[in-house]
Amino acid sequence: TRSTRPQRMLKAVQKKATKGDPESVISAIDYFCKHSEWAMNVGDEKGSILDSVVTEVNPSTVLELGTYCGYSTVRIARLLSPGTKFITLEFNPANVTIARQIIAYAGLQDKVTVVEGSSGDLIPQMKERFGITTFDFIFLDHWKDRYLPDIKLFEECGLLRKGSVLLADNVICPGAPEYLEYVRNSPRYESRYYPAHLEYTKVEDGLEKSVFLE
Ligand SMILES: C[C@H](C[C@H]1O[C@@H](n2cnc3c(N)ncnc32)[C@H](O)[C@@H]1O)NC(=O)c1cc(-c2ccc(F)cc2)cc(O)c1O
Ligand SMILES: [Mg+2]
Repeated sequence: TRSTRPQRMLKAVQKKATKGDPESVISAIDYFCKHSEWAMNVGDEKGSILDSVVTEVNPSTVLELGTYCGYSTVRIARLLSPGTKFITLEFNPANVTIARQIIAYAGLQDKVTVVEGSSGDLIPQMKERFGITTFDFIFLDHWKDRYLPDIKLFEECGLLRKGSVLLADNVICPGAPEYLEYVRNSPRYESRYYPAHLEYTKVEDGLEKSVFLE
């Protein structure tokens, strides 16, 4: 049967990238998406903004929602200090399988735990299962209509501390209007928009960075 796009992306990484070299894995995926098949990775333009925010925060605990194939997982993991706790959640098992292989090819398998499941089920388990008290940095890149319910879940579960940084992808395209309205109008967050484009296109998109103030 025909291969899937994530499988073809993994093949491109194995063919083009150097094992153990995260930069070459990132470049191989971006090349694949620009010259072979578009895929919903955060991409190079928004990826550079992601890099700068991760570097600025220098987090000790990180959560990513929506691993997909692990492109942003590799981007984040390559910047983390030793001993940082990094968890990424993905509910499609086929994507989990590809992501784990791409992360391992980059040599970053010891920096991050890929957990299969849905954010709604897993977020309340973060403390008991992973010994996390609060997250310093959260990257939201899963179903766009889950951004708002999940940020409320973070608050309810006490997973945010003063200064926790949330960075959300795709707030324009496909869009997360209810989430934007919430973080921009809530007195509990200081929010800022980073304009960019939908990965590998000229379509307008951007990232929203929200700092928890409570
Ligand atoms: C949602 C996907 C990313 C992954 O997230 C996992 N997922 C979901 N909900 C949950 C959960 N609740 N818990 C854990 N994992 C979860 C899923 O299985 C996907 O693998 N991302 C997108 O759909 C996405 C789409 C576009 C896009 C833009 C313009 C177009 F014309 C078409 C598509 C761009 C992007 O930049 C995206 O990020
Ligand atoms: Mg995205």
